Amino acid sequence: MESGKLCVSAPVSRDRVVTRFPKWYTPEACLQLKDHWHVQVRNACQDRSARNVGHRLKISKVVVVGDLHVGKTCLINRFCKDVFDRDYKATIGVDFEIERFEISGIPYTLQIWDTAGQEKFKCIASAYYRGAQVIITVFDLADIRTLENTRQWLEDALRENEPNSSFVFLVGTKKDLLSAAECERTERDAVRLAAEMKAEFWSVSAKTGIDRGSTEQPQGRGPEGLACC
Ligand SMILES: Nc1nc2c(ncn2[C@@H]2O[C@H](COP(=O)(O)OP(=O)(O)OP(=O)(O)O)[C@@H](O)[C@H]2O)c(=O)[nH]1
Repeated sequence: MESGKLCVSAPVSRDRVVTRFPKWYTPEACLQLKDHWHVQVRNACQDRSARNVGHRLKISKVVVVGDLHVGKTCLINRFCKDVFDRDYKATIGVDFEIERFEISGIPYTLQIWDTAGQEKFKCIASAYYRGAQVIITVFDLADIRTLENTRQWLEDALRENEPNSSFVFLVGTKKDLLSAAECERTERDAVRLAAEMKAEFWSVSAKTGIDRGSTEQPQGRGPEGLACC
């Protein structure tokens, strides 16, 4: 069979067609402004003919790590299914979701690995860290100890990958549980840690979601336009 003649993939849903990027939380941590975007991605975005070689960019592996109960599964469920479940069901080992996008005309697939935070599953989960283009370290904004622990989670995930091969995100969850003042204090600590980690920081609530269309949030107050939370 001739390649290129058969279109097997379903169309990307409308809310997964990205033509506009979210505003950054801090310019220092903003991926779009970095000089070192992966060269393949940068070239593909600049070169319209790259649309025909989109298959080479097809899958990015994302691993989501962090302490137990911080909200990793809920974050992924909000992102992928736009739902929130208040009942806690511990992840056993790992789980994964596939999400298809079109970004500036380029087809793009995310393979999102949800890992267990419980110590007893750590060796199962860590077997899936290898080959991660994106590492998302998650903490609970209402439990500051989980922020400190993200250092160790990141170190473990980076150890399984080539140096400088992964984009790193630091995500604080459960924003709905904090007052504005408490949230601001924790976010300040998180921004400092994100700078150390060379990570992009987001502060979110999987429970409430966000006002997707809002442009009212001043910089540093929330992830406007983040497709998930
Ligand atoms: N209020 C609030 N609760 C949340 C939020 N996100 C998660 N939760 C709750 O926190 C608990 C843990 O959420 P999970 O997503 O299962 O946590 P996890 O990090 O995947 O846990 P493990 O699988 O054990 O690693 C659940 O009871 C959720 O309902 C949030 O944004 N706001």
